[in-house]
Order: sequence, then structure tokens, then C-alpha cells
Amino acid sequence: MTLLDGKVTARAYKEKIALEVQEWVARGNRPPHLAAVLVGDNPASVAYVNGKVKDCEQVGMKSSLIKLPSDISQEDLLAKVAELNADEGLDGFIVQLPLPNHIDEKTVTLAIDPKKDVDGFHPENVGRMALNLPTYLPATPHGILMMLEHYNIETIGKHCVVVGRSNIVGSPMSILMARNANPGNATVTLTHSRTVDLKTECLRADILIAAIGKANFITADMVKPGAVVIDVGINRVDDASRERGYRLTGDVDFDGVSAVASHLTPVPGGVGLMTRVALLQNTLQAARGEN
Ligand SMILES: Nc1nc(=O)c2c([nH]1)NC[C@@H]1CN(c3ccc(C(=O)N[C@@H](CCC(=O)O)C(=O)O)cc3)C=[N+]21
Repeated sequence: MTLLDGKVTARAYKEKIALEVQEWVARGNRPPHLAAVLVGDNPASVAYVNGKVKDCEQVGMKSSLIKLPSDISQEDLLAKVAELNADEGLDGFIVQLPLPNHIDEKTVTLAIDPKKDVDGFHPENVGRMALNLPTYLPATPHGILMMLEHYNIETIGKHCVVVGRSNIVGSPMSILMARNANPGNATVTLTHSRTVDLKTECLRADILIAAIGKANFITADMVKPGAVVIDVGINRVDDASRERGYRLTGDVDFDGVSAVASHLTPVPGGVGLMTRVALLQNTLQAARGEN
């Protein structure tokens, strides 16, 4: 089994992005600038956003972290979004999800200028993605494509099964794998909680992408020998032996599946790191005005 190593892959892409940033700046442009809006202090969100800020520094980009209180009104958050939309010194920004319950995520997503929507969550950008027009690809699916590309995994004509239909992972992933693009050109099955006989569907997969949000949900008996398995899950399970009291585990039973799969992503150290690299790639694209 070949480990699809997020650390190695992220490093390779970051080196490339850092060079491109250098060239961009050498031509007289200011460094690409990404802002992350964090509402409240959900520990997972704080950790992700801090990671994104660190990534920007590593590739020579500018980053801003905008921390807002969890009781901010929707109106005030929308005013902040409008301010960021108008800020000419800023190429792109993300509003970290999930948002507190009193704020409607759809309304906030719609308020972001599609040209600055480096998450690729705005309906206009989702539509552009589906139509294979230039746009920002959503970070997690984009990171997975980069990972497949880095390891030269053939996708043309392969049977790809996606488990989970979320707006930010499963649904766009199914569209991207089926597109006439590279990586892409796969035959795709999108499965979800109402799928009848999930195991049989999964067993047909040459490429299995698990984005369910349930720890160790995909077991070895659901994987075709030799399949490529991509684990998108980030689940916290209690673990008293760890300093933070929990450990991260994916949606795939790593030990069992590693005996069957040809390639497998670990958690942590897999797709999550590529999600962050994809955001950098999108920010560079935004700075260049390519969208
Ligand atoms: N507007 C928005 N855009 C997002 O892209 C977005 C979001 N909201 N909300 C939450 C999800 C989740 N997500 C992750 C990013 C990095 C890791 C990551 O770096 N994971 C590391 C380590 C994580 C750790 O150790 O805590 C790993 O898997 O190795 C994971 C998950 C982005 N998301």
C-alpha cells in the first residue's frame, strides 16, 4: 500500500506556489493577500484558521485574521463582508464555517463577492465549476485533485464512488471527478445516507472518496482490492493518553483498509493539509485576477 502523504504533497505544492509568488512580486505586484474571518472561538475553527495564516507566511503571502465575537449580529457580519469585498488591498477571503446558529450561512456566502470567494462556495462559483468554466474550486475537493495529480493516479474511465453529499465536499467532488478535465473523466457514483446497499456500491470503486463525518465508517470489507482510498473525515475521538484529550481519526478504518487498498490517505496528515494548500492556490489565482 502506498501512503498518499499530505505532508510531502503539501510541501511540493507550497514550494511551487512560493516560487510563483516570488515571480509575481518581482514583476512589481504586491504579495497576494488572504483574509480569514473567524466568528467565535470554536477550538477546531481556531486551529484551522491559525494553520491557514501560517501557510500564507510560508509561501510569502500576506494574511489577515479577523476575529469577531460569537454574539455578533448577522447584520454586523454582513457589514464586515461588504468591507472586505470593497478592500482593494485584499485578493480573497473566507468566512470560516460553521457559523453560530443565529447567523444564516447561506446569506453570508451569497454576500461574498464571487471574485474574492477563494473557498469557491458562492453559488455563482459552484455553477461555474459545474460548467467547467474558470473559477475557484472548493478547497477540499481541489486539494484531493492535487493529491491525485501528485501521485499520478489515473482517473480517466475509472469508477469513482463518493460517500457523502455535503455542499463543501461530496457534492462538488462528484462533479469534479466526472468533468471532462484532468484529473477527471471518471464514472461517478454519489452515495449518501439514503443509498440502498452502500457496501455493494463502495465495492465497485476504483477510487473511493469518504466524506461522511463518522469515524472508521469505511471498513476493509467495503473496499475493492487495489482501490485508491481518499479519507476526508476529521473526527475527534476521546483519547486520555493524548495531551489534548482526543485524537483525530478519519472516516476510514485505516488499519483494516490499508491491507486492501493500493493507495490510502492518512488522517491527520492527508487531505486536511491539501485543503490548506488549495486555498493558497486559489488566493494566488485571485491575485492574478484569473477569475
Ligand atoms: N469557510 C471554510 N472553509 C474551509 O475550507 C473549512 C471551513 N470553513 N470549515 C471547516 C472545514 C475543515 N477544514 C480543514 C482545514 C484544514 C485541516 C487540517 O489542516 N488538518 C490537519 C491537522 C489538523 C489538526 O491536527 O487539528 C490534518 O488533517 O493533518 C482540516 C480541516 C477546512 N474547512
